[in-house]
Amino acid sequence: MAVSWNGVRAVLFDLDGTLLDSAPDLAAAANVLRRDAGLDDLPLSHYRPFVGTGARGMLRIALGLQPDMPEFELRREEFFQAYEGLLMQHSGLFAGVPQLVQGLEQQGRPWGIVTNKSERFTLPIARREATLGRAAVVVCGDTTPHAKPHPAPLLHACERLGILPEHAIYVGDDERDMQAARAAGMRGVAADYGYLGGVDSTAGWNPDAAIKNPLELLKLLGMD
Ligand SMILES: O=C(O)COP(=O)(O)O
Ligand SMILES: [Mg+2]
Repeated sequence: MAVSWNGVRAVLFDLDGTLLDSAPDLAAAANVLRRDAGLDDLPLSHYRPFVGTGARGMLRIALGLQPDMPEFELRREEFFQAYEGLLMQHSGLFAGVPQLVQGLEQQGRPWGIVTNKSERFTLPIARREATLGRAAVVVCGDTTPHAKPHPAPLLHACERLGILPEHAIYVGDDERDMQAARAAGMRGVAADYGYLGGVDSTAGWNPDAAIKNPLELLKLLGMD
C-alpha cells in the first residue's frame, strides 16, 4: 500500500549526512591522529561512507582500532579533542537545506534535529550555524538513555514538540535511522545523498520514501 504523506505536522532530521556535511572536519580530526602516529593523511573518500558511525568508524578507518582494544578509549578522547577544535571549519549544510527548513517553517511545520552525535559537539554546532539554531528541538545521542536505533530519542523529540509520532516523519542517511523511525511509529525517509554507511542503495532499509536531495522532501510533502 502506498504511504500517505498527509497529516505530517513536524519533520525530524538526522544531523551528520542529512542536514550537515560534517565529513571534512571529522576526516581532518582522524588525520590528526594518523599524523601523531607518523602516518600519512587518508583522503576524505576513505572516511566519508562511515561518518554516520561516529568516532568508532573514524578510528577504525584511521588507525584500524576496534572498541575492544586497550588503546581505544584514549584515542577516542584524542579524536574528540581534535574534532572539537575543528567542528565547523570545513563543514556546511547540504545544498537546499536552508530552503527546505524555511519551506517547513512557512507552512507552520516545526522541525527538529535527532542525532547520535553527543551534545558536546552538536550544541556548539547549532550555536554557530544560524539555520540549525532555529530547530524547534535538538536531541543528541546522550540526551536520552538510549541512542538510535532505539526509538527513545525520536519519542523524546515528539514529546517536546507536543505531537504524536504518527504525525511526524524522520529523515536520515543510515539504516539505523529507518529502524529508529519504525520503532517509534514514524514514517522514515532515506536521505540518499548522505553517507549511507557504505551501501550503494537504501532500498534494502525499506524506507517509506527516499530523496536524492534535501529539497525533494518539500515535493514529497506536496509543498513545492
Ligand atoms: O555522530 C554520530 O554518531 C552520527 O551522527 P548522526 O546520527 O547525526 O548521523
Ligand atoms: Mg547520519
